[in-house]
Amino acid sequence: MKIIMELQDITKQYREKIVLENTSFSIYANQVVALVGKNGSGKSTLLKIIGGLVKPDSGVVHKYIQPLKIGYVPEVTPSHILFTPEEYLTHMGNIRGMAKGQIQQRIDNLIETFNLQDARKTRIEHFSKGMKQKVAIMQAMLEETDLLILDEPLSGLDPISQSDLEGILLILKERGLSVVLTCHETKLLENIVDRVLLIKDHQVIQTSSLQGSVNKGNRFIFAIATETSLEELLPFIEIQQERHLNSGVNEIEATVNQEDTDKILLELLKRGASIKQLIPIHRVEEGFYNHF
Ligand SMILES: Nc1ncnc2c1ncn2[C@@H]1O[C@H](COP(=O)(O)OP(=O)(O)OP(=O)(O)O)[C@@H](O)[C@H]1O
Repeated sequence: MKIIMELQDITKQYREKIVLENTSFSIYANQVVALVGKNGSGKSTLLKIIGGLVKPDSGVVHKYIQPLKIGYVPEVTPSHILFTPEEYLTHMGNIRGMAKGQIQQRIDNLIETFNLQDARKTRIEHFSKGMKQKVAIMQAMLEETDLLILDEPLSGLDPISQSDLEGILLILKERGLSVVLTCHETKLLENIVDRVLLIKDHQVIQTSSLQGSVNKGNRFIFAIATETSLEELLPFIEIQQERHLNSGVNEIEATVNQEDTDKILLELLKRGASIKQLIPIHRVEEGFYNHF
């Protein structure tokens, strides 16, 4: 799986209030990631750090695509816009310095994808909340986008608009986009979310995939630094995912029985690996739904 962004040892605080403390995780191409956590846990702050709108106090954000084109949609969408979507998006394209032909082509594409053909000539101020949300996302995607960041995209939408938007996000994902979003209406996103990241106690905790299979054992991420090939190093466990990070660390995701983890760690040490971190991947039921 292709990694597009790695956040390493991120810390962020506002005055004395610590929001994120020394936390690390990665974002992969073509995945929809849901960021969950209690109110005030730091979801919006983390989205802004991913989007480059807020700088962490310490830690590094590595981008693995250059340039990584990011579209950011804030939680509050402007509502009293006197323009039609076409006029509004044209202005936005001009402000960004896009070429005229490119703007028109992109607007036509977006209006079709977001199914707003019938509202093309209607002023945005007369739109429903769901339609305004669509315009906000279209605005963020006016230029080619690799990673779309959405802060509470379903918030305040009626069930029909929510499932409409969910369908559009699924289409965007099928076209290769990566999405990171926050949401409270978690059940609604079951169809599209690949991975859930939970913010708890200033840390980002990885949980297993929503659509993934039920695990026999417990899944762990072993973060190790080693010169030896991983197959050679770990012939005795089945590696589900393997990631090579800029920091020189290899992350291995594997399902192992809890009681075997000490044995595996010992074997790794014996084979000369330096273990940087062992991260349990919480099951969906524990890590996701129970936090609401
Ligand atoms: N610009 C800021 N200045 C000071 N404190 C801030 C700022 N932005 C956020 N905070 C504080 O940081 C903490 C995390 O805020 P954040 O908005 O990231 O949380 P959240 O998980 O998105 O919350 P919610 O679910 O309520 O939207 C909160 O205590 C918030 O009050």
